[in-house]
Amino acid sequence: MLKVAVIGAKGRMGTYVCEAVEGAEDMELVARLDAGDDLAEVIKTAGATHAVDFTTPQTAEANAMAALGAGVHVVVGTTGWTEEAYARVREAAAAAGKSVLIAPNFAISAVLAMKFAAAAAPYFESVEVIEMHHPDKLDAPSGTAIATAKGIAAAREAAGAPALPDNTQTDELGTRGGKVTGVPVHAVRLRGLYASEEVLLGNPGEQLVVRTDCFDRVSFMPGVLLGLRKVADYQGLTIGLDAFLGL
Ligand SMILES: NC(=O)C1=CN([C@@H]2O[C@H](COP(=O)(O)OP(=O)(O)OC[C@H]3O[C@@H](n4cnc5c(N)ncnc54)[C@H](O)[C@@H]3O)[C@@H](O)[C@H]2O)C=CC1
Ligand SMILES: O=C(O)C1=N[C@H](C(=O)O)C[C@H](O)C1
Repeated sequence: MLKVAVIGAKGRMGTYVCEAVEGAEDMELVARLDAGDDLAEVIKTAGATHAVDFTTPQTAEANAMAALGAGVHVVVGTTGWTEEAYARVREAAAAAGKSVLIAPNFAISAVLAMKFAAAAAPYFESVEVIEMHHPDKLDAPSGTAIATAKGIAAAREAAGAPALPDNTQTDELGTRGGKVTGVPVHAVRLRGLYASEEVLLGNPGEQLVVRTDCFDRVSFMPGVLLGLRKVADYQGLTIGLDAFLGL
């Protein structure tokens, strides 16, 4: 039986995660944590084996460190990570002998969209990413869009694809998007949306669109539960759910 502590339990995602863990036959929800709680103390006292973090880009690293310090495996959905923060968590996980999964997106449609976009990217001259989210989101671009752009850039580099064509001479307002590893990323914040992403891939006379839409937070729950079930099987830090899906 996995004994799970949920960090950010009062939040939009945390509420769903608590419900999903409570509904899983092989899991027990042993702690609901939120801002102001002594994470390490509560996690230890509750006898947790695993912690899940859905909080804020400003707090996720410290929370993961506290959970590792309390001796549990950690699954993180919070976005806004830097390469330096990944490196610090990788080191801390190794020192603690525990495993950490940090996944920018737990929805199968989004994980596959990232894979499909990377597979297609070397075959097209142009690629741009448009992510579209609810306006209460704290970070831009989304963690998914950053991971998508990195995957596209890595695939193009491995295939020896040339730089993306762009003859823009002036862009004082930054309307050509932010460049993530050279790939333009555009962030839309619109009331009524939840979480969508489009990858536009263009060649002379043709276009491919890879699109994922999450309409409800329930879409992330199978991935979160899978992450909890598998995280201990993967030593150290894993980034992205794709490894756990055999992709
Ligand atoms: N990986 C994925 O599939 C997904 C990731 N996310 C990410 O999850 C994060 C949370 O998103 P939402 O639930 O929409 O945000 P939210 O704002 O609804 O919830 C965040 C919760 O964290 C709590 N919190 C803040 N600081 C804390 C601390 N130091 N310790 C413990 N709790 C603390 C807040 O009080 C709040 O209850 C965001 O970074 C978002 O991008 C969201 C959806 C899916
Ligand atoms: O904040 C959100 O809501 C979401 N955040 C994640 C991200 O930044 O990619 C995943 C999903 O898009 C929902």
